[in-house]
This record gives sequence, structure tokens and C-alpha cells, in this order.
Amino acid sequence: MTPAFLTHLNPEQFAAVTLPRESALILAGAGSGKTRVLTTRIAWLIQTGQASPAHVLAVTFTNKAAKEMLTRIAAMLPINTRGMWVGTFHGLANRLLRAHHREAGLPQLFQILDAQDQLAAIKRLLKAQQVDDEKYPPKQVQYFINDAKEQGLRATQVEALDEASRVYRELYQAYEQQCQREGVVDFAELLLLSYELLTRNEPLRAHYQARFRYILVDEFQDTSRFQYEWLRLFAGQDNAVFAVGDDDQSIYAFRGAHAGNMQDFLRDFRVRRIIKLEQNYRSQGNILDAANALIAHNAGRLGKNLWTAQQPGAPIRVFAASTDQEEAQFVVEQVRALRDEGLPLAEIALLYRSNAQSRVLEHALFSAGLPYRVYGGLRFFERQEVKHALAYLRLMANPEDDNALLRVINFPARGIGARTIEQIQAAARMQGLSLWAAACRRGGTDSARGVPAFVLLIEALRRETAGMSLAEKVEHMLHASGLLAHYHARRSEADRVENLEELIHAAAAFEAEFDGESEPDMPDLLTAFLTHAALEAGEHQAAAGQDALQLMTVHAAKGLEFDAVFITGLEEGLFPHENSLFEHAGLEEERRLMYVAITRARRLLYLSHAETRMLHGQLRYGLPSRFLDEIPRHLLQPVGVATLPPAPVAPVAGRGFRVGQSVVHAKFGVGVIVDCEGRGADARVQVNFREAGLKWLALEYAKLSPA
Ligand SMILES: Nc1ncnc2c1ncn2[C@@H]1O[C@H](COP(=O)(O)OP(=O)(O)OP(=O)(O)O)[C@@H](O)[C@H]1O
Ligand SMILES: [Mg+2]
Repeated sequence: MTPAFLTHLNPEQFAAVTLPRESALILAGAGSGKTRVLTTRIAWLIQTGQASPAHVLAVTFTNKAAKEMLTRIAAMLPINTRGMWVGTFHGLANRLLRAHHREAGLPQLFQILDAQDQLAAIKRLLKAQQVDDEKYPPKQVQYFINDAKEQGLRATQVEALDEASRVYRELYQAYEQQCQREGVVDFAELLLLSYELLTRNEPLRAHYQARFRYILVDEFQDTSRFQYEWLRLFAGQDNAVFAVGDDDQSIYAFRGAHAGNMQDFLRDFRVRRIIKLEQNYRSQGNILDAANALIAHNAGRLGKNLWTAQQPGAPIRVFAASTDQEEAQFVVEQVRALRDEGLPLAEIALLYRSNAQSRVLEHALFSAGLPYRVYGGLRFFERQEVKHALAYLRLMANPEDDNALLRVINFPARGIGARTIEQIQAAARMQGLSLWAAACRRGGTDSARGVPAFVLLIEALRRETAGMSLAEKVEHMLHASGLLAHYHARRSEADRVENLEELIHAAAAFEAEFDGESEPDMPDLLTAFLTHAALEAGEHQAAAGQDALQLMTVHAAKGLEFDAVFITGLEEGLFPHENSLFEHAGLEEERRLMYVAITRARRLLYLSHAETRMLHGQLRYGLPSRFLDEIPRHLLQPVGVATLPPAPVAPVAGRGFRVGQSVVHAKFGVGVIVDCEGRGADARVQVNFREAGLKWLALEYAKLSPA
């Protein structure tokens, strides 16, 4: 009997789902059911007894997509999907390393450094090595290291032809030693280390190759060269790799994605069948016509034609705003109208080319009382206070974590000065110890009584929370460390207190969902939570369960779909991005990005642009994007705004400062006020400094003067 989940497929989809065990490429346009086919194939393999859940390795592009895939599979089959290896490249690599930390040379409780932690670690290294950080800026060092790792190269394998590269290479090497000593790994390291582990350890490789008989990869067009090699390692000689992708949606070339992987894949895996899916089930006719017409401007496509059986639907609405604020106002009005028609906010997406554009939109939504959620913007787990709290938790899991220790050894302030910290660092370096060990050995000299107090605090936290639930641990730590009291004492930091409280909720929610069976290799709940915080930063946000508008960059929208989609900021230099304008390949990548954006919409699509826009503290004048001209006129309908609010007045920050004004700061130099919040003694302004970048400053203390 045919299982119900197969009956809704079209013939090509059916053929793809039920292919015999061989490698195959499903090459198909947006919304044609690639992800659905991949998920259904997993269900079919298991349902027909060809594979058990343990035989399957599936790679998705985001954690969100992985979760969704597991939910779908569970809906099709009465099986327990826990323990199935479905995840992102990084998530899967992490899982492998957790299971075999000893073989990989890692402590059981290794912690993951996100980009910010990594930068902090590099700054520390430069200081310890007395490297001139003007000549070798920490960000450059970080880029050098990650770039090498993403190509699968260790320091010794990096070619260095000039003096500067030799210094970078040495720093890379020293950075690696530092990470090893501290038992931490950065993102790129997850992939590289797991790759090396399997390459070197023959029995382990044989084990996994025998296990993962079926490997499935979504969004294959955006795998990097090294990720591809990583897959080959798991596949070995015999395993079947089922790859689905769309060359028209390749949007990560700038980060090393390698479209040539498709050609290599056909050869390396002796693929006999390329299956094309041509029916689009997602979008109504006008939207699909617009996408097809736009992407036709790219050369060298593999060639696919998408059609839909759906009605043409509504025309695509185009709004020409005079300012970015007016554009935001337009979005607010349209969203309100959609909501009044009964469309859930979660079915509406607001897309933009770069993160910085979200601020004006957020401001308008906030003022209008429309709940929204930002994916990949200011991330909950990246906020300062949350990172402080996580640092304490990390020390509770593993006191040898130097990054965590440095973050909070004197926060809240306990009288440990920079000199004392330097002494501890020097002692640690000399004796080859972690900072924690060095701090423990220090007697309580008069000038630094804070150090033994800190050691006692961490030891007490570890001891006292031993039997507690995760949420209780977090709560106890927030009180005992003094973090809560610290932020409580500052009225203007009320949102930070809320974030800390939110962390307790996050821990409770995590604990409720966590299930040791599905993550058998996690040493304990606390480490699992910290890993989750590092890996999923940005994909979690706002009050869970609340209906909210979805804000994200076009990159982050990949694979998703919504009833209504707004694409904002369609101006030359913004989208297409100015970095791409003079380069043919770059422009084509921007066009693919626009194609991804358009094809997220099911029923309604809104395109908008503004004549002037404040971005990075500068007023920009933008011509309408060429992409608007590449969509056939008859599909577009210009719209106006019914009730324009009075001309937006720049918000006033108090003390005579206003948004848009140029100011001077004693330390940071010249900048422009780009945002403000709070009133009176609590007033804060965000200034974009020419040299120092974006900073929030309290007006009361900052000593700003007009430029
Ligand atoms: N045979 C079908 N019948 C009805 N709906 C379908 C069918 N195939 C796919 N769909 C629906 O069409 C939509 C798009 O499918 P899916 O997300 O799998 O496409 P995709 O090719 O992965 O798109 P993208 O390239 O954007 O990732 C989904 O809502 C899916 O459930
Ligand atoms: Mg998909």
C-alpha cells in the first residue's frame, strides 16, 4: 500500500523520493518542493525498511530548518526522530566531536567560541605576544585564521610569501595553541577538527561510513569546497548522497560557497540521474513571472523553467518613498491592513539587504505597537549582559575557560585592576597554566583581595548549584554573582535586567525541551545549554509563541516562505549592493539574492525604495534599483500611502541633541548621532563615529559637543 505521504507528490517528485540507493542531484527552482522531497525521502526510506533512523545523515542550512525537518518526519511516521543526525554542518560536526572528544584531543566540556569570543581571544593573544595591533589588526587576524580554516588549512599548511603573511601564520599557530590550552573551539574549528579526526582515525571513519548509508543535503548550491570534502569523507566509496539545490539561489559565493561543487559532485559520485522539478507550488503566477523574468538576466544558468498551476493573483505593489521613514510608514500601514484582514503577523516577512537597514523599520514597528522578531540582528545571546551571565555559567562548567574568566573576573567590579589581571596572565604564561589555575595559586595579597574572593565565588557557585535544575542554576548565579544587583542599580539598564530574567526563562524552556536521549553525547545539561547558546544565537528571539512580524536579511530568508513579503530598500548601491556594482559576478550574485527574496512570497509581494535614507550615519540618495526595471511592467502596480503622517521630525535626545547631528567626543572623535532613547538623566544616544564605529553613550556622562 502506498503511504499517504507519497500521494501528494507529482511524478517527478515521486521519482526523486523513491530513487534506488544511488547518488542523485535534484536540480530545481525555488518553491518546487526540493526540501519537501528530501524530507519525504527520509520518511520513505525508513517506512520501507531500507534504512533505520540511525542510517540517515541530513544536512540543512539552519538549525530552524533542521527542527522543521524533524517535525515533518515525525508527522509522516510513527517513529522517534530523536537521535537522528539532522542538522547544520556545524551542528553535526559538534555532535561528532562531543561523542569523540577524547580522540579529538578536546576536554569533555569543551566550549564553543562565537565570533565575538574569538575576537576577544585574538586580542588577548596579540597582547600576550606584544604584537602591534595597528599593524596587525585583530579583525584581520581573525579573518586570516577563519579563512584558512574554512579552506581546511592548519597554520603549517598556509603559504606565506611575504613578511606580513608569515606573522599572520605565526599568530594563527599561537592562537591554536591558546585554544587547545583553554579547551575551546571556534566555529570553523568544529568542521576542521571533525574532518581531521575522521581522516586520521581509520576505525572511526569506517564506523561512520558503515552507518550513514544515506546522506542527504539541502541547499547544496551553497556548500563550500571544504564542506563538500567533509561530506565526501562521510560518504566514502559506497554511500549514496542525495543532493538538492538550485544554481539560481547560490548566494554565498562571497563566503566561499562553490557552485562548481555541482559539477564535481556529478563526477565524483558518478551521478547517473539529474532530476528536475519544474512546477512551483509556492507562489501565485505574478510573483513567479517576476522571479523568472528577473533571473533571466543572468548568464550561464543551468536552465530551468518554473511554472505554476495557481492563479496570477494580486499585482506586485511598488512604493516609491521620499525617505526611509516614509518607507517604514508604508510598511506599517500595509501590515496593519493585512492584519485587519486576518493574516497572522508571522505570515508576513520584512526583508532587507543589510542588517543596518532594520533599525528604521524596527523603530516604526515599535512605535506602531506591532510585535516583530528580528532574525540575525541584535541577538539575544550576543547582548552584553547575557554574555556576562553566560561567562559565569561557562566558568561553572569549566573554570579553565580563560575567555569567560577575563570577561567577568572584575564584573561586577570587585576591585581587581588591570595590573592584577596582567600579573595573573603573566604567571599563567610562565607556568603554562590556565588563568584559573594561576588565580587559585595567588595568595591573597593586600592589593588584590578580589582575586581569592572571585575564586571562592566560582567554587561556591559550582558546589551550591550541583543538584539544581538548569533554571535554578541560572537564577542562583545571577544573584550570587552580583550581576542582577549591578544592573538593578542602574535605572537606565532596566532592559538588561529583563534580558537576564529572560535567560532564566530560556534555561527553563531549554530544560523542558531537552532530552538526553536525543543528544546522548552531551556531558550535561549546562554544557548542552551553553552549546545551544553559541550555536543558535540569532535564530531565537522575542517572546516565544507570540504572533510577530518576521524581520530578516534576504540571506537569512533562504528556504523559508511567507504569505506576504516586503522587500525594502530597493535602491542602487543598497540592493544591488555597492560592492557588487562594478563586477559582473558580483552583480549576478545580487540578482540571485533578489530572486531568493521574491520567491519567498506565496500571495503578496511589496517592493519599496526611498529617495533618501540615513544609513551608517550618512544621508544617502538612491536611485531605484535596476532590479525593478527587470520585472515586466504589467506585473507591477504603483501604490501611494493613504494617510501620510506629518513629515517625520528627527527624534530629539534632550540637551539640544538630535538624530542626524554631527558631534565630537573626547575619546572617540567625530561622529553622527543615529539614534536616541530615554529622557532626562536616562537619555542615551547612539553615535556612529568615523573611527570608532557605533557606540551608545549616556548623555549625562558622555561630554558630547556639537561638531
Ligand atoms: N506536490 C506538491 N503538492 C502540494 N504542495 C507542494 C508539493 N510540493 C511542494 N509543495 C509545497 O510547496 C512549497 C514549497 O516547497 P519546498 O519548500 O519544499 O520548495 P523548495 O524547492 O525547497 O524551495 P526553496 O528553493 O525556496 O528552498 C511548500 O509549501 C510545500 O509544502
Ligand atoms: Mg528548500
